[in-house]
Amino acid sequence: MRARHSDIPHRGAEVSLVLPLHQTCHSTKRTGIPAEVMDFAWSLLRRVEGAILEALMPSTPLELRGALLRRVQLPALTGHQQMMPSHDSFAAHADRATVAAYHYSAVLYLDEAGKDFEDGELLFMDRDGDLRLAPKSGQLVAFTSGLENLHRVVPPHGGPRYVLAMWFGTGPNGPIPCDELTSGFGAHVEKQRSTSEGQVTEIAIAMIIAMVFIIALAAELLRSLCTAARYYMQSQKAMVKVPICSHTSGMFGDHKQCA
Ligand SMILES: O=C(O)CCC(=O)C(=O)O
Ligand SMILES: [Fe+2]
Repeated sequence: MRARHSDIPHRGAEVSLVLPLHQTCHSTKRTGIPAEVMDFAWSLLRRVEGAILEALMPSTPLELRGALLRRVQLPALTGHQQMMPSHDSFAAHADRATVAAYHYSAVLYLDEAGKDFEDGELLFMDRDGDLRLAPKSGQLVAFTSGLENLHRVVPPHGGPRYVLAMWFGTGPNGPIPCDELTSGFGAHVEKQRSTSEGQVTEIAIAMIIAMVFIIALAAELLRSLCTAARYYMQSQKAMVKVPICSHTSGMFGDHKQCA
């Protein structure tokens, strides 16, 4: 695996090596991953789900919401598989803050600290101090994805570090659409994209409301102008000089005097 990927140029430290695995996305046609690999990955995910259920005992069933085989390597390389440099696990983060639908995180280590690479521990920044876990091949670390589990990866040196990261959710969210499940990162990008699409929608709605206001204002202005004009015309009418005559009767007879 290393030989195959070492000649692919990469940009940052983290590289996504496979496409996502998800119930509705579990198709070779969609991912291009051979069926037997998908089946193996799927059974592995089921076992991880079972381990989380046993160890953390969530009150509702779990649903896979993201899975990512990831290589972390320093110095950083460049390439199309590279994740965004700003989205690296070296920075302290909570997975649920990145993707709200992630409630449980699990990381399966595929190689060993001190043997395949140096450093590279998973570091939980707990309230009462840091908890530093050195990756061991075949070890699974599972934790709730909220801010209670703020964590980061200590940059590894001397060799790539491989992990299978998985995220599960509980509750009424329902499955994330396959398109949004490119990876944890992909889901994040999708979220950002839908946010900016949402912003475009908001701007469009604001513009429509503004236009309605402008039209209403123009109509009101027109109505006022018409009223003023009618008034003006009425007052013009009032200004028309009407001869006013006064009638007087006296000893010299009736007298009519007009102004
Ligand atoms: O690689 C690890 O040990 C943890 C990775 C991680 O924190 C993540 O993918 O969100
Ligand atoms: Fe994480």
